[in-house]
Amino acid sequence: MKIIIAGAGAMGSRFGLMLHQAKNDVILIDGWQEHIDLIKQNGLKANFNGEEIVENISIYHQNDVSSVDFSADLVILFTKAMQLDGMMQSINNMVGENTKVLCLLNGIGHEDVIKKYVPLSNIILGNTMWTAGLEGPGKAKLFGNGSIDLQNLGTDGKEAAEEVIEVLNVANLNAKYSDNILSSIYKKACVNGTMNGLCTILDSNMAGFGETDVADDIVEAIVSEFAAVAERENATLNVPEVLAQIKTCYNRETIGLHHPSMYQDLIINNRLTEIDYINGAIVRKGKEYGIETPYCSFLTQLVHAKEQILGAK
Ligand SMILES: NC(=O)C1=CN([C@@H]2O[C@H](COP(=O)(O)OP(=O)(O)OC[C@H]3O[C@@H](n4cnc5c(N)ncnc54)[C@H](OP(=O)(O)O)[C@@H]3O)[C@@H](O)[C@H]2O)C=CC1
Ligand SMILES: CC(C)(CO)C(=O)C(=O)O
Repeated sequence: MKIIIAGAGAMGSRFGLMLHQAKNDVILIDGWQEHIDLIKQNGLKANFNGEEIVENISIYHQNDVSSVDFSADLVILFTKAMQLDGMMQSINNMVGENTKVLCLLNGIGHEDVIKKYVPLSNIILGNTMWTAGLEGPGKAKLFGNGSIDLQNLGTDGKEAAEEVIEVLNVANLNAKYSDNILSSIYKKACVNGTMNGLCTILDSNMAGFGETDVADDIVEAIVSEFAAVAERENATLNVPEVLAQIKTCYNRETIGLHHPSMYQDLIINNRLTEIDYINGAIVRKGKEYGIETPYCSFLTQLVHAKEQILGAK
């Protein structure tokens, strides 16, 4: 399959690499010049489950794609939430009438942006429990396992979604079809709405936070706010199942030692975070629906305060 990875940071590098190894025709598109230059010069380097590997994958700056001749079957979106609209504009001419667009960003409501550029029948929404980090420009650090849930947004796109699942599974990416992707997205947003902001503010990995005495109380309070908002959007959450999924993040043998992507953004790279698309989205929707969201509101404020203290850009 001809695949564009739009947003080739940590996660885009993981997916690009695994899909390239599974013999797909993959190109990466990104906006970070130093990262692009190093991948062009040296290939995409990765510490992949402890093994140092290099794969030669084409990469382009998103401002230079107008002349690239590549009619993609599939675009996988892996920008940060605040970069999504800009990326969609950059790749607009590479998205043909049969190109499927799979969105795997964390957070809520990305379909509203994608719909401006892509017909509903070509949009596939998903979420993933895979993780990834960057050791620096041009080099990814990839360990552990993950999974993907996805569903076509339009009523007539199921066959294409199933084809995408097959391609992802040949690359060992563990994808499965979801009959209610909005619930899955809210379920994943609960993981991010707890792990990402809390580990960032507390300067901890997920296992470290999960092993504290107060972890259960804080997590339950935040999840109850997500569940109340989700309910209003017909995305009913099975709260015990969500809490159990969050607890899997504390496992030191699997992903417990991972610092969530928000921690990587703010604490490691001094970059602005996606908090407004996660807990901040719950606060906005809560106001709309008349639902109190004090924990999400406080956590959003704390993360914004930390962004300002650290002078994040
Ligand atoms: N990392 C993870 O483990 C997981 C992440 N996700 C989600 O996947 C999406 C993509 O996340 P992720 O891959 O972590 O994003 P990254 O931060 O690794 O990359 C996203 C973009 O940020 C820019 N960038 C990143 N680091 C730097 C830097 N040091 N200096 C300058 N620019 C930089 C690049 O674009 P540009 O230069 O154009 O700004 C890059 O394409 C997000 O929605 C995230 O929440 C989901 C599951 C797990
Ligand atoms: C690993 C996980 C699940 C933590 O919330 C994630 O999605 C992230 O790092 O953004």
